[in-house]
Amino acid sequence: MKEKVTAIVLAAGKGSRMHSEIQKQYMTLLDRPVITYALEAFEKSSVDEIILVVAPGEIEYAQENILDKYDYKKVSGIITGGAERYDSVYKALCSMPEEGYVLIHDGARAFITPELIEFCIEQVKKDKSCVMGMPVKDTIKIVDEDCYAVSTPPRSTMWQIQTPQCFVTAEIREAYQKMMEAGDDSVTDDGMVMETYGIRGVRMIKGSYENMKITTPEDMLLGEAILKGRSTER
Ligand SMILES: Nc1ccn([C@@H]2O[C@H](COP(=O)(O)OP(=O)(O)OP(=O)(O)O)[C@@H](O)[C@H]2O)c(=O)n1
Ligand SMILES: C[C@](O)(CO)[C@H](O)COP(=O)(O)O
Repeated sequence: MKEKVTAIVLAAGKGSRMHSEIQKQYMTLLDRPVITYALEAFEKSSVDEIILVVAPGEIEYAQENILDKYDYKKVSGIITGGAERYDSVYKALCSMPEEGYVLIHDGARAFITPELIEFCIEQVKKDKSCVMGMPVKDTIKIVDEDCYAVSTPPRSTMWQIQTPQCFVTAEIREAYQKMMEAGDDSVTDDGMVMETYGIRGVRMIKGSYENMKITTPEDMLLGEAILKGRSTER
């Protein structure tokens, strides 16, 4: 029997580093809202369902301006998130049946492609716990509070982390529950929850340097360039 694959698409952040009037997920990138790019990629992939997570008070806005306008057949639920990214993920995990696999994706990573999502699905079925990322290109330094370099870890051991982050639903939900019970507020990605509270190691899978997170204003310009490059490739 085919095991169900659900995508959680996160759009409940404040986007404070964007310094924009409307949250970055609803800003227009080329000709449509940022969040529609990730939703469209998942819609075109073989995931069975998509759960969209928006900020409290924004369900109606997202329903009218995103879901009703763009007709995503796979979006089976829209829920509100929490104060931190991990709260939003935990709420989404608790809202869905504990079956199959889950792909957790930042809605702000607008440049994910259906092909990369298929790769995630293949890999999670094999490895049961995998996180997309890319080897770092720059030298990374550990820095102290006075901005002095403390050490320079070997670059060959470091990857920058992206999403989707992909797991057996029951396993990541249990790991998240343990983290919540421990009151741990230090985690910055789902892989870290699995590494610290879960039952498996996390396998890294290669994404793409284009799969960046729209975070600050210049990312919108980079994003436009990525999208324009894609449309001329066709
Ligand atoms: N409480 C939160 C915080 C973040 N996110 C989502 O997690 C993803 C990654 O977060 P980030 O890009 O850092 O978004 P923000 O938290 O919105 O940005 P900032 O830190 O600049 O406020 C985004 O798609 C964001 O909407 C979420 O669903 N719930
Ligand atoms: C999950 C993530 O996108 C991996 O790079 C990142 O950690 C999210 O960062 P945030 O600042 O917590 O949204």
